[in-house]
Amino acid sequence: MRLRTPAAVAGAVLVTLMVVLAVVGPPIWGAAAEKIDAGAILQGASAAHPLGTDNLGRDLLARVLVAGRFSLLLALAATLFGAAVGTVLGALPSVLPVRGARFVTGAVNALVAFPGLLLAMFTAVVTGLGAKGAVLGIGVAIAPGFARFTQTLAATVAGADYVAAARMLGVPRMRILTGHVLPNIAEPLILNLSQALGGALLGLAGMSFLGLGVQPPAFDWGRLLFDGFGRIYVTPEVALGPALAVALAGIGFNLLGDALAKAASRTAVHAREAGPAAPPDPGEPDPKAVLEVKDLTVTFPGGVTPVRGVSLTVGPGQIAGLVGESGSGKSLTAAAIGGLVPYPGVVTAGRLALAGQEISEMSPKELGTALAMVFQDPMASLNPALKVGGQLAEVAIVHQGSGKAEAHQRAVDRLGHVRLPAPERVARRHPHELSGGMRQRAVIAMGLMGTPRLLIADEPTTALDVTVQRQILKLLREVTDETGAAALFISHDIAVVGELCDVVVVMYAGRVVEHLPVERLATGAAHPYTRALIDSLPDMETDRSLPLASIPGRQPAPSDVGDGCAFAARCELATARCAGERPPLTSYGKAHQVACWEV
Ligand SMILES: Nc1ncnc2c1ncn2[C@@H]1O[C@H](COP(=O)(O)OP(=O)(O)OP(=O)(O)O)[C@@H](O)[C@H]1O
Repeated sequence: MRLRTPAAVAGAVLVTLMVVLAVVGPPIWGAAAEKIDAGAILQGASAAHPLGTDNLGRDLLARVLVAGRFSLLLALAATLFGAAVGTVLGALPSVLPVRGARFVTGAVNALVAFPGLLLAMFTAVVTGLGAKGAVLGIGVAIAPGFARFTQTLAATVAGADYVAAARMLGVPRMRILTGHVLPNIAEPLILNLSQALGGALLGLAGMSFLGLGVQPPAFDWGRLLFDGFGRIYVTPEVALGPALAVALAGIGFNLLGDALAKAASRTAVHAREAGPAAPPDPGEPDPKAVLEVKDLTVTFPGGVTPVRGVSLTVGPGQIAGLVGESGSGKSLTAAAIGGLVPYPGVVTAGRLALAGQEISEMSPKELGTALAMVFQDPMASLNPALKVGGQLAEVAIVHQGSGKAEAHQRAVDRLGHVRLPAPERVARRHPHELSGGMRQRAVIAMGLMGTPRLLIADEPTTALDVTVQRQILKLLREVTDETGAAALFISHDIAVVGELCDVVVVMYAGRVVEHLPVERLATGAAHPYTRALIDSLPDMETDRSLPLASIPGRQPAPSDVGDGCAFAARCELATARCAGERPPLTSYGKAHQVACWEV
């Protein structure tokens, strides 16, 4: 988290001061704040009373300093009350039946549209004037905002694959809410509390100022402001103290909350996107293997194991193509390498190492600098609200601690490096102003803000048209040649893999069934599944009037894979042994391995 911006520091300092004041204020100045002095009634500022005195001659500076504790406690109570009510209201639609959910959502929308101060005043009048009424009033005014925020957050999580999986497995709604949704939105909700606290403080002061809040003899900053207001034209300093205290505390909590929220969202984004850096170091212990994966397994609850004992090695400058039909476990293999397997997936591996270092022992920052990921949809990888140059620069600022100007310069340089014309201009554009191919180049440039050791490209050209696809593939090759980075290229298109990659790893139902050098792909592929994939490709002699060839049958779902060869049911060569006993991946010539009993 980057919390060293001037605004964040100012917020932290102000909040610390307020907390210290709340702790030490009453014991130190309590007596002075209550001391009645008939000889010093309604005075203006003087050396003895810097903020003047009130109608009983009590020192106003001491009263402002003492009122801090009560003001902050009331604000805290109002915020917690509002947040609790709001979170429950916001989460309810996820567990209620459709009609109930609609009703609650409608009610929240109506309350959000209702002016907060009116809501607070109404509640305070109904519940009784005084501190309790003011706290309930401000709490009720805060709650709709929290409810809306919770709903929005819950909606983003509700679309996640792990929530869908839990639903499919029949997990009760309440358990989904408490086990899957709330834990994943807790962080932003808690961060929002700090900002809400600032708002509550101002709101409570407003209530007291309107005479609806704290009643004498109790006093908070709002009450002092209310008392001082009548004298503002004669001795303005009597209102100045409480006004300044409210303003500083409100600003402090807002600045701190804002900084915390920004820092948290930044960490979250980078944990997901993964980034660049770490130049290739010739002195590495094992320069031959940039990526080593041994016995990688990904399991989900309910006996779903989409990745089963995958092993592969990729060397520097090498592009390994991971190919297989949809659902064979390619993306989850990549996700496991990047530490992105969604909860509740469990990843186990004999070895999962990047540039000789176990990935599980790498910090998110280390992994982010050694690994770059390029996904199918470049628009989803780029924040539509930010300019391209700013997004790239942010990677350098966060991961390498670069200054703003330096990071921006590097962003422009990287955009030029991926052959984007006029990179200065591209940097100033938003993602929607670029074409699909340009966006994918920008995403690759983002991965190159440092010098990554491994580039994972998951179907990076599927969303692009054919000519642009070729350009992006060419760029990937250039990038790995120039930087020495290894690449894992994921595709369901064996023709593209054959064109781009150095080695081909064929996956079927979560397992590697063949691992071979690309030169052998066209004529030397041995596994019946690899051969079937190649045979299903159209060539110049294919009769275009006939439907395209496809492999008959379907790949088994991750939960239905039996003991034998998963491809047996679709294989022309299958024997009884294939159905009952799984063939291990064994050597089949130089750098070539196959898992088949019949080759
Ligand atoms: N979060 C999850 N929970 C449960 N099962 C999952 C989850 N994510 C993926 N799977 C299952 O894992 C299997 C492999 O998925 P994966 O996305 O790795 O396949 P893929 O080979 O990349 O396919 P595609 O080319 O369609 O992306 C699929 O059958 C999918 O249903």
